[in-house]
Amino acid sequence: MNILTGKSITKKFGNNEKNSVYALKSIDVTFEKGSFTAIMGTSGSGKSTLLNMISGLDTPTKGSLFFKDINLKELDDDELTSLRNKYYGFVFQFFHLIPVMNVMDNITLPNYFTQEKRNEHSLKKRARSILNDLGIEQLATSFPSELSGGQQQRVAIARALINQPEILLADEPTGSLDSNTSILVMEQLQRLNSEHKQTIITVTHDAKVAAYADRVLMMHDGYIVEEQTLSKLDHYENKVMYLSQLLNSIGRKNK
Ligand SMILES: Nc1ncnc2c1ncn2[C@@H]1O[C@H](COP(=O)(O)OP(=O)(O)OP(=O)(O)O)[C@@H](O)[C@H]1O
Repeated sequence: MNILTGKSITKKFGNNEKNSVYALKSIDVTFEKGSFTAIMGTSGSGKSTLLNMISGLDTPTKGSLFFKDINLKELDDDELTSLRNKYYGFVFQFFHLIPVMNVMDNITLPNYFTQEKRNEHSLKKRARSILNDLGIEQLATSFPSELSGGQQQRVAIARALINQPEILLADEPTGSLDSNTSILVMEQLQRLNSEHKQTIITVTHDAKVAAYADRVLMMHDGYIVEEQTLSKLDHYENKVMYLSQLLNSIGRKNK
């Protein structure tokens, strides 16, 4: 079942013909429920723009996006906000935790913005269970400044999961982490996908990160130029090598 469908999505920035940029050029794309997709590509290829369209943070100039059978174009701003709060969880490169709140309060905060609020007891129980899943249950009363980058990102993932989102969107989730910590974070995302069937879409320029996904969309100049299923390659190292070569060849071909 497709959880997201994009039909002929075009995004043009700028109004006059001289200065306008087509960040997305009539893209057709689908995401299946329970899938783990990485969007890769050269710099400026349209990865973040595509993510913004998917999440309804920005609207396409042409084309339509469907969350299940809901056409995002038909929603007003309030309806879009409540759809995002209910069905989407977001993880960013910089964790955006609130420094004056401890981990438990950071994680439970998004619940106060949804229509389906949990009571205090059930909310904390869910938060503890997510922290446990992510291996950071001992950090519940710590403050962000007391945590390493990898721990902060795991807290940010926990926060993104508190409302049981149907889709977890991650924009360069390991962009500010060292390579060992990146691996730890990606392993957690992979586990969420395999054990909890969490649908995940991540943007990355890093083959080592994308290799954790089971499908990769390669973008260049506003197009999806390749789509690859990775599960047929068995070893992680083979996936990394394959994706690095693919990214390089796209960069070279289009110079
Ligand atoms: N708000 C904006 N106004 C004008 N142009 C924009 C805007 N946002 C993106 N662009 C342009 O659209 C194109 C795609 O940008 P986008 O940020 O989606 O690429 P990206 O693949 O995420 O790049 P990077 O990997 O460097 O973050 C680029 O040419 C960019 O300059």
